[in-house]
Amino acid sequence: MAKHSLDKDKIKILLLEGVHQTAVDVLERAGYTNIEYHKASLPEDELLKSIKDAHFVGLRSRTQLTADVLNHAEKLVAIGCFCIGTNQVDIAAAEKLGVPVFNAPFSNTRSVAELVLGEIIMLMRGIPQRNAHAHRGGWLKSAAGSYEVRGKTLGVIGYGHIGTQLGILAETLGMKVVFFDIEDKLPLGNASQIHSLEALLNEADVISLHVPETPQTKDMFGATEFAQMREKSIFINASRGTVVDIEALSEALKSGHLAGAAIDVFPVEPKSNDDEFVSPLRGLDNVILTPHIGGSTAEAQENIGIEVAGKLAKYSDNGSTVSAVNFPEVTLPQHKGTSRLLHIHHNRPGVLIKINQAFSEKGINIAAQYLQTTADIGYVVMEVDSNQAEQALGELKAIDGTIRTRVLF
Ligand SMILES: NC(=O)C1=CN([C@@H]2O[C@H](COP(=O)(O)OP(=O)(O)OC[C@H]3O[C@@H](n4cnc5c(N)ncnc54)[C@H](O)[C@@H]3O)[C@@H](O)[C@H]2O)C=CC1
Ligand SMILES: O=C(O)CCC(=O)C(=O)O
Repeated sequence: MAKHSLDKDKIKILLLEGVHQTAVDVLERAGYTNIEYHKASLPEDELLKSIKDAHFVGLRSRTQLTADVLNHAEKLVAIGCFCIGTNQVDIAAAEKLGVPVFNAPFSNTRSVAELVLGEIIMLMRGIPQRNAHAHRGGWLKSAAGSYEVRGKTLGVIGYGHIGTQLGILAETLGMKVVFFDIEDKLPLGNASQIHSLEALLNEADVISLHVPETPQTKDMFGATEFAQMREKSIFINASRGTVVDIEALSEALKSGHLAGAAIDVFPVEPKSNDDEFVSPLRGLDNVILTPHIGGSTAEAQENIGIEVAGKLAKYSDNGSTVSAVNFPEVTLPQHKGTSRLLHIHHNRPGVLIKINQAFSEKGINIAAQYLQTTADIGYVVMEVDSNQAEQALGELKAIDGTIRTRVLF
């Protein structure tokens, strides 16, 4: 088991939002026993208290790690998002602090695609309003506004991991799949890319959004886009709430322009299951409302727990940053018989030269060296004889431009 400059039982891991037990198991198996586990997200004052002395933090989509919160996290080494989206973390601020952010880029992909597929069928049959009627003692037995999905056109916006899975599944039901993406994408199955959003909206019977939250996707869907959708078409959003102008969606549904919708994500979501859900979509029978559970299946959560906890343990034990979303990616072999020094610095010319000069002047032999950079930071990993590790660490700390350093014995 890897030995650290800090004993493993002193390394505090803060896990929030009920991440799956597999995460705890993976971390404990790796020797990390100082785990503070919370079933829900924490109110900001409690978060600030708990994160102050945490070395690692794991969260899902509810916890907001703003620059301010990160600045309180004096000992933070890495962040694990136990989900796909990383928009809840100020990843640029984390990078500047030398803190890598990891996620699970595809462990819940299938769960979201399956949910959306089911919703397409339900909405095409007008089931949500029939279900609501029956609950109120009504009986809406009628074929009006009820259609098979076979032969209908699905328009996917954001043809990434989820969008492509959904496209393949929809084709197995006989749907025609068209997609819009800012990148040129390889169409899977018989899908085809349409380069104009307006043309896609004019053509599709069902529109499903699968874009990330970025400055570009904020409010990308409003009154203009809803008006461009076909009369009596269906709208689904299981991406991020900020992508859609929810008032404009509500209007498009109330006017009857849209036949129905399924919405899993909202501009403002309740912080806990005890808080009230407030939305202009409440009370609309033809809308399926789900509480951000696109990725909430046993299979997905179990896999995410293993994947993200594994990445945190690996970064802690060996410095590997593979698949970090905001950090230079370094794949590292196991180090045997040497100590490994990790040095994160501002990406300015000459830092590596200064390190090598300092080591050479002090007679510290470098057995191996790895360097990767992004525009803002550089990440150097070096191996030295264990009897020179403390001295080498001191030299590294004194290098101008250093953000943080760590040693693994
Ligand atoms: N409801 C839920 O529980 C879940 C929601 N999500 C959300 O779904 C999003 C998509 O997930 P993945 O498919 O895994 O992401 P991905 O990164 O594989 O795919 C996103 C696609 O959107 C495209 N894109 C980006 N900006 C665009 C724009 N302005 N217009 C059109 N296309 C654009 C990208 O080029 C990419 O092809 C995540 O970022 C996350 O926010 C993910 C998992 C669960
Ligand atoms: O399961 C969660 O908490 C969030 C899922 C999600 O939205 C994501 O993976 O991006």
